[in-house]
Order: sequence, then C-alpha cells, then structure tokens
Amino acid sequence: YAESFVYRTSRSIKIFLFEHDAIIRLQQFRRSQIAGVTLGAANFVNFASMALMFWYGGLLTMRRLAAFADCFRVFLVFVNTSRGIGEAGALTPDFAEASIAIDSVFQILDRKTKIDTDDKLRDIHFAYLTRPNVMLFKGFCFQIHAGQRVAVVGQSGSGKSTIVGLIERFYDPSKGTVYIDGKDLKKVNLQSIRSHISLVNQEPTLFAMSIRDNIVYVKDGVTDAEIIEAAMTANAHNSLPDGYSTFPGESVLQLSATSALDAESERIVQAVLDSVTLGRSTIAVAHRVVSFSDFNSHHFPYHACRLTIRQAHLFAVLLDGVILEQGNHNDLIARDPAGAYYVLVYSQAGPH
Ligand SMILES: Nc1ncnc2c1ncn2[C@@H]1O[C@H](COP(=O)(O)OP(=O)(O)OP(=O)(O)O)[C@@H](O)[C@H]1O
Repeated sequence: YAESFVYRTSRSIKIFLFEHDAIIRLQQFRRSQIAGVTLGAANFVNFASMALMFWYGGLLTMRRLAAFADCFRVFLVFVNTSRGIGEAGALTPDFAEASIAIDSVFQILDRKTKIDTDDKLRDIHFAYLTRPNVMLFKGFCFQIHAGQRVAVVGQSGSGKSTIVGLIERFYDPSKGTVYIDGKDLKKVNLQSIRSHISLVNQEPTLFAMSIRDNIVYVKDGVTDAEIIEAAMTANAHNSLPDGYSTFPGESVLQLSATSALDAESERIVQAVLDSVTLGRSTIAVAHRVVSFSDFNSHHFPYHACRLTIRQAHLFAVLLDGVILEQGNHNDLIARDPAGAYYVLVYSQAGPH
C-alpha cells in the first residue's frame, strides 16, 4: 500500500521536495516487510518443528521404540539449536541497516575535507578611535597563503604596522573581516590565536629582569631545556656575559635591535629569522622605503629592511589606504616603471 501510495503521489512529493524523504521511507518500509516475513518464517519453523517433535517423540515412547529420557535429550538439543537459528534470523533487520550505514561511513572516510589555512584581510576599513575622521584603510583585500612570506611595503605612516595590529587583534577593523587560518578572528579565542603568532619587533622589548625571567615570562611552566632551546634558536646562548642571569642593559638591547646591526650580527639575525619562519606564514613590514633603492646591494643602508623582506614570496604596496599593487619582486618591477612598487624601490628620497 505504501509503495503504491508513493507512486501515486510522486508528483506532489517532487513538488514539495519530499523526494529524498519519500525514498528513505520506502526503503524503511521494504526493510520492515523483509524483517517481518523473515521473523515470521523463523518462528513458524521453530514452533512447527517443536510440534512435530512432540508428536513423533510421543509416538515413539508410546510404542516403546524410544526411552522418554532419549526423547527429552533430543528435545533439549533441538530447542537450543532452533533458538540460535531464531536469534540469528531476528538480526536480519540489523544486517540490512548495517549495510546501509556502512555506505555512509565509507562516504565520510572518503570525503576530502578542504581545510582553509590561509590568512585573509577582506574589505578592511579602519580608523583609529583617537582620529575617527582619518580613514587609514579604505577597503582593501589581502591574502597570505599558508607558509608564504609576505612583505608589506609603503611610505612611512601608510599603515603597515597597523595591519600587524589588526592581525594580532589589537584593534578591530571598522568594516571588513580578518581571517586567520580561514577563521573569522572575532570568533576565535584571542589567547589561543595570539599563542600561535610571534611578533618580532624592530625595537624589542625586554623586561627589567634577567634573560632567564624574560624567556620564562612568555609561557607558564617552561623547563630549563626549553629556555636553552629558545636562547639557542635566538643565537643568544653563547653571547650572554653572565649566562641566563644576565640583566638586559643597553648593550643587550643594542645587539638585538635589527636596525643597528653590523654585517656579522645581521647574518646571525637573518639566519635566526630564516629558521623560525620556515614553513610559517610570515608578514614582514619594511619600515623604510628609501632603502629599496639599494635592494640587492651589500651597502644597503637600512639593515632591517633587507633582513625582513628578503626572499618574500609576495610584496604588497600600501598606499592611500589600499593595497595598490601586489606580486613578486620581479613581476612588480617589470610591470610598470611608473608603478608604486617600482617608484618605492628606486626612489632616492631621503630616509623617512
Ligand atoms: N594608536 C594610534 N592612534 C592614532 N593614530 C595612530 C596610532 N598608531 C599609529 N597611528 C597613525 O596611523 C598611521 C599609520 O601608522 P603605522 O604605524 O601603521 O604606519 P607605518 O606604515 O607602519 O609607518 P612607519 O613605516 O613609519 O612605521 C600614522 O599616521 C600614525 O601616526
């Protein structure tokens, strides 16, 4: 009846988009029919054979062809065996369900989930609260693919550091969305996201306590091995006059500041930056555009620039609140001699 009802009403079922629902119901109906018939047949065989056995056993006992004890023994074997067969029959609907369920299990296993690990800034508008009338960002989009090294370049005051501030969620954009690992930054736990972001400042902050305490400060329950590993990674392990109890003074700060490096220190800092950024999405902010004029030269006057932007996969030029150009160094240089990037690289204007 259900089958013919489904066929008769198939048009309405389609119109009301019940098709999938109707197919499932029809399948369930067929399954319950099979289960009912199987269970009925199993019970029939069970009880009919019991009746047969009682009748035949009684006949044999009456004619003294078999002892009652033997008949009873056969009866017990029969009851136990038929119960086993009956219970197996009762599992038939479960087998049917399992065969349908296993399909969906394999569908889930075979599914190729696309995990978005890109960081994106979409349609970013921003003005500092203290200067609400100055729209620093006027709606730009920008994407960093997982593991990519990106350099944001632009005139002083164009908002390069502010982009970093938005990614760290020091501020929220007035309009637009920041996505980290494909997730809206406003919807993720701030502490968790910040624990995955490392910020290397040009002027590093060291607290007025020993180097050891400075390292421990960033994370609870740090072991001695981790302290040494952190110092080794930063290439500071052998350069601390009093070991880890060294109190950071002017000299240590000077050593760390990327803008005041001699060639050897620069090489060391670069090696450290290369190793810690390997395989990570990195955004580098090049503060002094004028130094692009000497981009490939060893006499590059502003070390910080050369350090941070070297080997960037992508350069993004920030101008007047938007990302005006983006691409790799060679493409941008080749694109347009009057282009923003070209001008930045070759401009001989004095330092900002
Ligand atoms: N906390 C703040 N409140 C108000 N205005 C700010 C704040 N921080 C920065 N600004 C202003 O926003 C603009 C962009 O600053 P930002 O530091 O992001 O630029 P930048 O491109 O990194 O500059 P530079 O290359 O000189 O470091 C500047 O005009 C700056 O004066």
